[in-house]
Amino acid sequence: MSTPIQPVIKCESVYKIFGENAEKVLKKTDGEVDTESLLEAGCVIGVNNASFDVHKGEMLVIMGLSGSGKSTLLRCISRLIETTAGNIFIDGEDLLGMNEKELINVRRNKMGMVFQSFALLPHKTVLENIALPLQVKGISTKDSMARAMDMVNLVELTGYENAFPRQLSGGQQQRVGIARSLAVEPEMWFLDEPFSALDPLIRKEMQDEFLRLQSVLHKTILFVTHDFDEALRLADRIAIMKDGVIEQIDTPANIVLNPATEYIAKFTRSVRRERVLSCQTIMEEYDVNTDLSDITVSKNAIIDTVAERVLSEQKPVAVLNEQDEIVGTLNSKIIIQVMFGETNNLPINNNAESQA
Ligand SMILES: Nc1ncnc2c1ncn2[C@@H]1O[C@H](COP(=O)(O)OP(=O)(O)OP(=O)(O)O)[C@@H](O)[C@H]1O
Repeated sequence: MSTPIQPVIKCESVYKIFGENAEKVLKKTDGEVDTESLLEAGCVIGVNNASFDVHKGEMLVIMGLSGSGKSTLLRCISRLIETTAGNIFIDGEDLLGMNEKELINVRRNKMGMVFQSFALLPHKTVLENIALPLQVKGISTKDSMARAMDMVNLVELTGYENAFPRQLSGGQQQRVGIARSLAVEPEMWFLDEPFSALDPLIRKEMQDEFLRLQSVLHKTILFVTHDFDEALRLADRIAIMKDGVIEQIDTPANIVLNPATEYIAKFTRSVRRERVLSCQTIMEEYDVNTDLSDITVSKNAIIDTVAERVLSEQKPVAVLNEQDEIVGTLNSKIIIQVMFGETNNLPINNNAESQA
């Protein structure tokens, strides 16, 4: 029997309730949090019974409207605030049981953080800002500056290393924030609305840049956003929060195809499915006797990028995996159904995305 892979982050029934009597009130309710009685006791719910795992190299996007508890959950996991109840494990270690020294160690060596506000020091240059966390770790000025320069190149800010934050655009400042958080080579990367202060075009550019970096770095990521489109673009899985509760946690495709609640369905209704679903989610089983077209598509390709090609073919198109083996087929009827039809008529491979 193979041993199960240990998650990098594990949350078990995490609660964060603000207010003086939080712990007492929570104990009384036996975990079944009732908003009204909490409010009566002068408490506010931040996070209500959150349980999930995040695996190595995975990007979990925490999405929800303002006040839904996203930042509070992220702060619990980085222990910037103390949880009221529950367990959090980082690489199998009990985060909530760590003393101050252990905590500083974990934060400095394992966690990188990026905030919406950029949080750069105005009197330090780009290079000095990026080198700072390395110097805090005790790395020499020479080595930290050399490493900072590598980071400048990584986020494509070469030539701006001696500029001051005020001389940079918002997007460039956030690149510095990203470079600084990556300088210490964190295993986990926590980003709280990193692109929210940027205008839409720059924001899209930064999302692309972020995906490029992740394709190289394979960090374990928690990314907070209130923007559902951003979540769909970036996430391996999305956790959608409402009033402190994770209403659904799943792949973008499964959320779009099978919203768990009416609240989530409201987000998914206007989503163009062909921009979210990949070929493997909707492909049909391959029958060796099928007369296939000469063109092929990759199982991970988004429908939108292959629709025209598949629609122009009379015969079914083979869907290939990374080894160029046929794993299914697509035909124009399915593509038309994705684009214009009802979701419940699709041959959906619900687990295809998570197995990828
Ligand atoms: N320090 C605090 N004291 C009391 N209540 C708080 C505190 N911090 C957050 N809250 C409350 O907890 C709930 C969740 O807040 P949180 O900031 O986590 O939401 P969010 O989803 O990140 O929102 P936003 O997108 O606006 O940042 C809200 O009702 C908020 O008012």
